[in-house]
Amino acid sequence: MSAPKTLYDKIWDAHVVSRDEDGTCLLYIDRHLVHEVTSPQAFEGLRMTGRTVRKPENTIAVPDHNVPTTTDRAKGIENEESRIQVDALDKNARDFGVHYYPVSDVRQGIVHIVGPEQGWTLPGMTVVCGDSHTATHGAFGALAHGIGTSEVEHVLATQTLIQSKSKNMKVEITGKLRPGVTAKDITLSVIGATGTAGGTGHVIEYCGEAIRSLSMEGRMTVCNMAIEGGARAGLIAPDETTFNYVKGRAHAPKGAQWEAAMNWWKTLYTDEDAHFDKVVTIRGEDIEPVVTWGTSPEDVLPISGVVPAPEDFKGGKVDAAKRALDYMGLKPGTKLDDIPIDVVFIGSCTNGRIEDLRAAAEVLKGRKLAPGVRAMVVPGSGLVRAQAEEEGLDQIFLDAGLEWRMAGCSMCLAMNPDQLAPGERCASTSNRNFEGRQGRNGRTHLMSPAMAAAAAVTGKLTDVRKLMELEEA
Ligand SMILES: CC(C)[C@H](C(=O)O)[C@@H](O)C(=O)O
Ligand code: SF4
Repeated sequence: MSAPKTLYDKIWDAHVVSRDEDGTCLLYIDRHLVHEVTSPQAFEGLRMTGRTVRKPENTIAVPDHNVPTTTDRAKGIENEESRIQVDALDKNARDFGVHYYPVSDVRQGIVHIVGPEQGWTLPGMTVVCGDSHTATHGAFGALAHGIGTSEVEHVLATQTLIQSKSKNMKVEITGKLRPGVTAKDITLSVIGATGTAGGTGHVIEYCGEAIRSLSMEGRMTVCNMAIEGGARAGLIAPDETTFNYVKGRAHAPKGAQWEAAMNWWKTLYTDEDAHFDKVVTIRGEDIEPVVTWGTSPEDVLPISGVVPAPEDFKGGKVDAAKRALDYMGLKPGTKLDDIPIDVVFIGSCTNGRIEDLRAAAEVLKGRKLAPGVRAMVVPGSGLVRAQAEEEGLDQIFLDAGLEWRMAGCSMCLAMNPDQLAPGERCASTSNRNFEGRQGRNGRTHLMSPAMAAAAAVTGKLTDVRKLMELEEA
């Protein structure tokens, strides 16, 4: 009998084309997702050397980072650098004949939302993109990670990637989640426990009852932030939830091909006794709705807590905490739910899917945006937007006083017109709270869509369980 394997081992082994003596491998890549920021030089490299895209049928391009999210965006992009990148993607996608969803196409959206939505992302695949949050696709039991622009060129030209294998890490979330606790709270709490370097050198497999109970969308939220925990990628073994999500999607296999695919997908789990180099276990019942207070995703605490003091930390982290508190304009000991906010952003590849918008709408229904707060809801794709409108969610947001936008990365990062003004403080459903991430000198607090919606109503960081009178608040 062969040695027991982890899910990561199985996907890896199935994609090795060749192996060097030092263990470096050439991996076959099933899907290559491309956006406007990290691809122009890669396509240019092909053009200059007279090469073509090896598998245009497995290459999917969509503009997302730089596109405006106002309804008049067809008028064009004002920022020159952004316009050049989006125009380059348009030309490259057409010249090289890859699948392409321009802003005029209802299927356009954030690349990590479009891939799964269109059935490009499937269990057991290798999926790469010149973007760190490619980890999102690991929710399907696909080995998915970000690559640099020179690697984008390599994958375009050869459909392969030179890689060294990472170690195996298991993150188990046992039991059930309490009311008001979501996938975002899981993934932030894991980073709070392990730190942003906790996963360095590893591929994380998330497992346990609380993970199994999540929808595909929740699983994508969890895997999306694997990279913020330092991991190369995050994975969740596929199961009925996965197969039901995938079935019938535009580019999912059909008929006999579906049957063949299912036979392989059903083998995609970690064998009993397989070895993990690192194991972290968290009780689902212990997870609370959380918010970040600092400038790193690991600066996270339950909403019932207070802003920490630098002395609460050890070693080099003392200075980091001082700087973070200074940047965030926060005093130690302040109750987290006393922190007022100026802006609310609901969207991004972490939380821009339909279930996220439903969760926010549930909180906002019949309520109003707090005076003086501006808030926007940005669906992750045109199809998410259409679905939300069919369900009347847009009307709930508009009635409450929030803006209802077109699909894109938007205020997740300051590469398009949706930005914080200096000093503004934002309750955000995105994944990074670095200095200036949402605009120069802007301040970001990361949280779930329900928590961001609660903050929109009260004008301060808020325990959604109290607002919604959920038990255990
Ligand atoms: C612009 C892009 C390269 C970047 C990434 O790799 O993640 C962005 O998507 C982000 O979230 O910071
Ligand atoms: S939504 Fe944010 S995290 Fe996701 S790809 Fe866009 S910029 Fe990166």
